[in-house]
Amino acid sequence: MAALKVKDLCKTYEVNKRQINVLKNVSFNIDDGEMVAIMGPSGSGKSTLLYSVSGMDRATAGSVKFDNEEIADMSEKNLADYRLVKMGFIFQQMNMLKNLTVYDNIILPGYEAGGKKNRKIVDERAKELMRKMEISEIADNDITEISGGQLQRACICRSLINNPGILFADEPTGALNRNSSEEVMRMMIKLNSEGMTIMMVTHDMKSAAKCSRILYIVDGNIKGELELGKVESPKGDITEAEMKKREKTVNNWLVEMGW
Ligand SMILES: Nc1ncnc2c1ncn2[C@@H]1O[C@H](COP(=O)(O)OP(=O)(O)OP(=O)(O)O)[C@@H](O)[C@H]1O
Repeated sequence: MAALKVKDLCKTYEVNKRQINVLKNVSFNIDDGEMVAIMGPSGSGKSTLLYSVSGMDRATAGSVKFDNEEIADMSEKNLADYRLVKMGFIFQQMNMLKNLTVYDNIILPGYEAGGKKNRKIVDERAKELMRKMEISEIADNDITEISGGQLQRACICRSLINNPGILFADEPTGALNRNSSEEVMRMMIKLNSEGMTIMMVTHDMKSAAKCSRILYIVDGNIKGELELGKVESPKGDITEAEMKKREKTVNNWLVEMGW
């Protein structure tokens, strides 16, 4: 079943009284449990698409339905409440609060959404997520005292604290070194194997090769898509042989796309 249905999405910016059409009637679906990468040249509209689809920014025209609810029609307040509990976000620049511990950063959106009554549930969920993301031992660290990979895994925990139905990620490995990127992608595969739906913008071919499908955007339109099939791996690991095969397929396709 399609978790996300995007139809004829347009986004126009006005700069110096000039209209710039960044998204031009983009349509696609993402099914429940898919992990979809958005790739394309710089400036092609990838981040704009992610922000318009997730309601972080308003589209100019078109429809975005998540679980059959139209996001475009929601008021600002309803959309903000909806996003807080239904959607998780992770970014390249990790925006954690510097004066709080890792744990406190993770629970914050949970407390915000659940009020005082549900704090015990939020605490339990935070602990479970930290175990899953393999960062339990750094719960009490200040966020300046952990590695980039650990910080991004903490951001994943925070994004999932309200048990959202979809995770949006804007270049989640963009600021990380190779090892930390691998760590973060292993966690994404783990989550996706458990059923989390993920839409992720990436420039990284290796990260995209771990997704179930890739959409390639050029100049505000989807130029092509590649179905790779899901990596089913509860621990998030993937054999070297399978990875090589997937990367070769992606590489050949990207050349075709003009990457
Ligand atoms: N707030 C804005 N106002 C005006 N133009 C914008 C705005 N945000 C983005 N753009 C323009 O929209 C186009 C697409 O930008 P976007 O960031 O979506 O591209 P991208 O594919 O994510 O690029 P990159 O890979 O470099 O991050 C660019 O030409 C950009 O300059």
